[in-house]
Formats: sequence, structure tokens, C-alpha cells
Amino acid sequence: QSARVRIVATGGTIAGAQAKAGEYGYKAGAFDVQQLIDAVPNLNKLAVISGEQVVKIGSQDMNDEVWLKLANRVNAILNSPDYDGVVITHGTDTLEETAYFLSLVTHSDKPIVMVAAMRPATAISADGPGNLYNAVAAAASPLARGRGVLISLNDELDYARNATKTNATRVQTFASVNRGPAALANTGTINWFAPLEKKYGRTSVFSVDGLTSLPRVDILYAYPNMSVDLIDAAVKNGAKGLVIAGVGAGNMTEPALNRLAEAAKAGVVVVRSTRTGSGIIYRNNEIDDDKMNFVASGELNPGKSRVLLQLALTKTADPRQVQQYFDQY
Ligand SMILES: NC(=O)C[C@H](N)C(=O)O
Repeated sequence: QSARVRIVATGGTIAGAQAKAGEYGYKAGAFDVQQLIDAVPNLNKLAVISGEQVVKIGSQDMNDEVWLKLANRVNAILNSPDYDGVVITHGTDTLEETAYFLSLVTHSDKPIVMVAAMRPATAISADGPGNLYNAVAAAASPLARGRGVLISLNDELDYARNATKTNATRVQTFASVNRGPAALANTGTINWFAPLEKKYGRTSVFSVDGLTSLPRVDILYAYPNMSVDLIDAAVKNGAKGLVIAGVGAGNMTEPALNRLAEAAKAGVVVVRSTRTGSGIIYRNNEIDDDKMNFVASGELNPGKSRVLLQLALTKTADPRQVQQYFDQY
């Protein structure tokens, strides 16, 4: 008996159309969910497929409102006895954030696989159909159960928490930089590796139930001669949390550091991450986080740190408690 997989479409390059065949430029989110399904030969041999469109955007336009809408919709599908798994088509630009967000606010063991593409649907050797084929194969597999949200691109499946877009233009862009992939996929045949030993899904304490907005968290990028001006602007405009994309292991200039310690004292939660793209930010390494009341991001890059901090702030503004979340999730 075939698994029943619901495909939820949001737009992105996977649904993109070139203005003129053979041209580089294109519009994201031009095709709808049924057109994406119809473009993949034999997809209906993997599972009983149905689809729905939630939004039709380039993922650069993703926002908190769409996240809440999407999370509520995905939770409804997962809770329904009519479906065994979900596939979500999305743009690559903010895929890692949406995937991590959904992994923290869904609480089902049913497979959730996000899929995207680097080439528009009309391109020569478009990568979307192959990525979607692997995504549906994963979503239909009992071996994907309990693994949380997965990302399918370029013959690889990655855990939402670990994967990041490493290249702005090339097809081989998503990678689990601090760890290995969740699985390798080859035309729907999937070789699974170790499960993710972190909290997500069933064990996550976070939820979108009753939420109509998310706390504001801004990301600040560190650089030589970094001043306090953008820190002040973020706090003045209502940021409840700040993530610093620090130089190296989460460092920044002395003036920035001191101003952030003041902000932390005033109740803004400050997380130190890194602009390098990989590596682990440890507590009290070069910076005295205990004294300054900062949080160290561990393996989470700035974008994912922002997601976790937004959800953490729905529970607490205590940096010690937030640090525990960063250690566990
Ligand atoms: N490859 C892509 O999907 C990029 C596109 N800008 C998006 O994120 O929607």
C-alpha cells in the first residue's frame, strides 16, 4: 500500500520560469504545485501524491507571517490520518531557516522533506524534478520517520539543523558543514546515515499554537572597525534579541562588545555566532560570556541562531535558559 504524500508549494526557483529560453534571468515562483508534480516522470509510482499552494514567492521574501501560516498548515497535514508524509517546495535562499523553524514547531514522526532547486524549471538540466523525486521517495519511506525536517537537493538529504547554503550560484550548494549528510539519494534510492542527536520534532518544547507574531531578532555582521551604531539602531527599533555574525569564533570590536553587554544587561538576549560559515562557537572562549551575559551559538550559524532565538524568546529572556536551548537544539 502506497504512502500518501502531500506536496505543499511556496514558490522559489524550483518553480521558476526564464523570461526567454536559454537566458540566465528568471522569475521565482512562476509555476504552481500541479505543474511541478506533472514535470516529474513516475512520481506517482513512489506515493499517492496530492498538492496545495500556500504562497508563491521567492524565498528572499519569506517572513514571520508566512512561517506561522506554513507551520500551522504543515501541522494540520501531519495530524491528519489522510497523509503519511509532507514535501515542501521552497526557494533556496532562506530554505535553511524555514526548515529549522519547522523542525522546531512540528511534533510528528511523519517525514517532512523540503525541496528546492538552483536552476529554474525551464532551464537546461533543471535540478528541481530530480530533487523532488528524491524528496517524495524520502517522504514515502518509513526510514525517514522521526528524523525531523530534511532538505533534498543534489542527491543528498540533510537535517534541517545542519544544512546551509554554501554557494550562491552552483548546484552543489547545500551541505551539512559541521557534520555529514543525513542520507545520500540516487533516483529515489536512499542510503540513510545516523539520526540527529538533538532536540526537534517530538522532543521540541517550541510551538506556534496561539502565536500571531514572533519576537524581533536582528542579525549584525561584524567587521574591522565595527561601531556601536547598528547595535543602537536595532535596540531602539525594538529588537528583543540580537545575533552577531562575529569575526572568527564569534568575536567583534571592543566597543561593540561593551555596548552589547549593556544591551544584555537591559534585557536584550545577545547570541554570538560566526560569519565564517562553519565551526563551533564555544562559551567563554576569547570572550567572557558569563560576565557579559551572552549566549554562544555552538554549531548554529547566524540565520539559524536567529530562528532558535525567536522561538526561545517566546519562552524566556534569561540568557542562561537560552544558552541551554542552544546547547540542546
Ligand atoms: N534557488 C533559489 O530558489 C533562489 C530564489 N531566490 C529563492 O530562494 O526563492
